[in-house]
Amino acid sequence: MSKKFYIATDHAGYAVKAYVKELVTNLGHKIIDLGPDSADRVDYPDFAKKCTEAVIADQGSFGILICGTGIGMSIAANKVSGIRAALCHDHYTAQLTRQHNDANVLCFGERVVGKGVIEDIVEAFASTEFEGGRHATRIGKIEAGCSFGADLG
Ligand SMILES: O=C(CO)[C@H](O)[C@H](O)[C@H](O)COP(=O)(O)O
Repeated sequence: MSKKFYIATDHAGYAVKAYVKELVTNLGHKIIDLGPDSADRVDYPDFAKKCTEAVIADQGSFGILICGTGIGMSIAANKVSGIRAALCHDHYTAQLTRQHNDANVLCFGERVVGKGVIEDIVEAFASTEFEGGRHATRIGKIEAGCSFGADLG
């Protein structure tokens, strides 16, 4: 099934963006580039916001966020209600975050993973479906607000 992806980076993820867009397109999916348009230094929260807002507004779509490590992007993206952003390092984490976490945003670091691993990550994320069941219960708890510690008095 063809899926829709929104992609954004900061300057530290810019160089690999064209490669990722090509990968997603070759897998038969649609990808929309939300910037930036150059490798000039930018702040990753601005582009995490752009991408996550697009994903929330477009039900069933996915996001791809790339910065130097993927960490800044994932922290920023997970501040947005309804976003489950996963920082992935390999095929296994990308596959499992779709199966178990129903992640709707994929994050990784251009300074951390090479093109071969990126191909693996993108393919696994794009082709894996959420398993539901016990995992849906857990996602429900996340969406309800985990409030860890709130019951401890
Ligand atoms: O947020 C990050 C660190 O987890 C990202 O890797 C950023 O891309 C990085 O901080 C950018 O660093 P720079 O020194 O401004 O290039």
